[in-house]
Amino acid sequence: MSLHVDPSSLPAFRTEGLTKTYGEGAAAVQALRGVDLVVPRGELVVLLGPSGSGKSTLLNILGGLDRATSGRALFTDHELSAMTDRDLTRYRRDHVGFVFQFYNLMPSLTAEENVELVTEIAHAPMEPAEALRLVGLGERLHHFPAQMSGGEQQRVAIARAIAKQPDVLFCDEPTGALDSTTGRAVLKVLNDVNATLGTTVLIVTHAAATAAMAHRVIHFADGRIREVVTNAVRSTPEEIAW
Ligand SMILES: Nc1ncnc2c1ncn2[C@@H]1O[C@H](COP(=O)(O)OP(=O)(O)OP(=O)(O)O)[C@@H](O)[C@H]1O
Repeated sequence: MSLHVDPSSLPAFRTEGLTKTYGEGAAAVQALRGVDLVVPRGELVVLLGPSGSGKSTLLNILGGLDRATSGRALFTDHELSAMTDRDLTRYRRDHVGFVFQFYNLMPSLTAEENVELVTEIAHAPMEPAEALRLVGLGERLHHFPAQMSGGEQQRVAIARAIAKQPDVLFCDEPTGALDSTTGRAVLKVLNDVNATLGTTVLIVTHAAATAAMAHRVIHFADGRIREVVTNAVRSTPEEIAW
């Protein structure tokens, strides 16, 4: 009998007793107080919770941008908590895409060139033009960020994140700077990426209505998971209002 486990059958993420404390002594802040979590591969997961409840901290640890204080965090069969800095860098480069509230595009580069910045160092990237086509910007390859709306700039940022074909896409407040119509267009792109590419997508948001389009909703409070809800029926991004 083989004890070998096929990594593709494992969840994207598991955490056990994950804690994070920033600072020391009287100034210490306990951002995570024991998080046990499973994120199945291929799901679109929304994390909700009050400001300061630890959502971004969890996202940063799962994304390899920060380290836990104690407990375990695994990406498939790789233990992030045991990786060297060099391994974490490789993990971020090969497996992870990030989308933040502010798009962090280079203003002096076109949409296509902004995506190229990432594909030049990626392992098996898609063509920048193909990534931009997937987010509905196939006609805007040669436009500069200043010539695009906030929602379009965020879609360039998503194209940049998905062009390296990551297993996981982490989105921290991706619609935070957008009005509801534009935000909905961005959510549709994230939903399409999940559905067509099979990318596991984790979204941290204050826009609670976003939860309706998730496979799974994780409610955070005070550094812990308060509740996990799986949606038997998911709304389409077009049905979401906030
Ligand atoms: N680098 C840091 N140094 C010190 N404290 C930090 C740091 N990052 C986060 N914290 C603190 O950890 C706690 C959790 O922060 P975190 O950003 O994870 O919460 P959040 O739920 O994402 O909040 P928000 O919704 O406002 O983004 C907060 O009390 C925050 O002030």
